[in-house]
Amino acid sequence: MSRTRIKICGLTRPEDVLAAVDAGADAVGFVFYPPSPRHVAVDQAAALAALLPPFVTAVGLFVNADEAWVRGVLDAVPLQLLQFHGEEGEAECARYGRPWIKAARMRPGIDLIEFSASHPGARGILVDAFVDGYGGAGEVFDWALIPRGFARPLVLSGGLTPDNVGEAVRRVRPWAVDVSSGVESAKGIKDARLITAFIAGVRNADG
Ligand SMILES: O=C(O)c1ccccc1NCC(=O)[C@H](O)[C@H](O)COP(=O)(O)O
Repeated sequence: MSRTRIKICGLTRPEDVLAAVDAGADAVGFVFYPPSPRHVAVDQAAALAALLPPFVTAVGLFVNADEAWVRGVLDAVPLQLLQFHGEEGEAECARYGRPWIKAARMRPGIDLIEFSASHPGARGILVDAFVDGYGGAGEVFDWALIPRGFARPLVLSGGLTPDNVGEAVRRVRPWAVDVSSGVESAKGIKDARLITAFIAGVRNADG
């Protein structure tokens, strides 16, 4: 079994980017969604992305964003992967010509197979709790909503913490995990010790 990939999302400070990289994160996420407390300005994100060494992926998170605005972000920030976290359809996700993942907002009644089929071009499906404000709320959803043997790369998120990520990895066996609130001391402020503990929890579960 391959190792579970790890993304640390909602970074706003250079020291947090460096802490995520030092701890062994595979990807870091920048939130381009002005209502979020983790929103980063374009020049701020460009400076943060410039700190990344090779083979650590810079992910840009968008929520129902205006096309011209996204294009402006892409002109200024070297993002290797886009994460669409709103109600974006397939064509909206595909129009930038960059690899992307699509977030499914999980709540009772969702059919993840059907959702996945409606986003055939996504490199993977991220599952997060259905919450007001779209995400980053630190809420866990019922992992039983994920069909067994889900056939595409699955990014598990929503309320993961250093304490529960091991159980999450053992039960769901996702391609990757994604965390924001669970490694924070305050919204948008990461805690290096929590990042290290989170990654250790994943690696222990990987076996
Ligand atoms: O982080 C935000 O503020 C945010 C705003 C709007 C949409 C999504 C947002 N975050 C999503 C994520 O950072 C990830 O999916 C994350 O792993 C889930 O967040 P959390 O439950 O806080 O770990």
